[in-house]
Amino acid sequence: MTVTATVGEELEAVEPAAVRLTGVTKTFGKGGVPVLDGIDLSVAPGEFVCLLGASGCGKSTLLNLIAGLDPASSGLIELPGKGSRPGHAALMFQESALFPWLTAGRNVELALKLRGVRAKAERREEAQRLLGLVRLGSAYDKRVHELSGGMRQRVALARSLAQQADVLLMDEPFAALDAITRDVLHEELVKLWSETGLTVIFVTHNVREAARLGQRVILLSSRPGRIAREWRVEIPQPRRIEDAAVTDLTRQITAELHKEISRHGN
Ligand SMILES: Nc1ncnc2c1ncn2[C@@H]1O[C@H](COP(=O)(O)OP(=O)(O)OP(=O)(O)O)[C@@H](O)[C@H]1O
Repeated sequence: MTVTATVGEELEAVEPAAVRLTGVTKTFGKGGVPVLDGIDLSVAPGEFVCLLGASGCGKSTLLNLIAGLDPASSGLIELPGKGSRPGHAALMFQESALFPWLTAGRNVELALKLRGVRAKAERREEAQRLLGLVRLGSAYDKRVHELSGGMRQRVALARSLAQQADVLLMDEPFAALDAITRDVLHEELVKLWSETGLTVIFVTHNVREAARLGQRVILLSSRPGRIAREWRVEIPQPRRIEDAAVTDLTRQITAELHKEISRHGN
């Protein structure tokens, strides 16, 4: 196993990127303390990046900026996309945010409709295929209340995939699930990522989850949020959450996280 930690490493502007942030700052309200300050981050196409940091350090804010839900106060956010088409991101949250009056299949179909898939039969077939990808092939006609928390997150993932976004932004998507369901979803997400070449930015509080999933783990400092440290993780996938190398990396990252938290008196 090789884990290399880099601090303040120069980013090569020429490298292809699915997302590129240059000097991004975010301040809420006038004269407030910046939540994010001078974020430079380049995420390569097909990369899986985990974003960690203390509560309130600005992780969700950063995802919202990349998703275009909120404007940056200064700096540049680029999603180059493919060819002449501009890039876009899909965002998935801790809560599945499915429409409860629609079935699982119809929730996915709606995203396809918004993407511009006109033919109803095509939408149905594609929604069925996407639900199959997240191992919910038989749940097409199930209503949201009939689905477990893990199943709802799978539908939400299928709905995100339906958007054919260049980048999948995941904001603590498995935080509300029990450990065993989370473990299964980790395995499935990594499988899906390696099969599809998705670019993923995954926010979590859970250091072990970051060490289990990420090719790169980024630690944000608090007040203001800056990139404090990053680890390139070369532990081969599929990893298991209890692997010695994952445990070892978890320990290293946790020590740094504690330093960050005590530095900011949280
Ligand atoms: N719309 C907003 N208006 C004002 N302040 C905001 C707004 N959104 C976020 N903040 C503030 O920005 C800071 C960062 O919030 P954010 O939710 O991004 O942190 P986080 O790292 O995702 O936290 P957590 O891990 O607890 O989810 C917090 O102090 C929060 O109160």
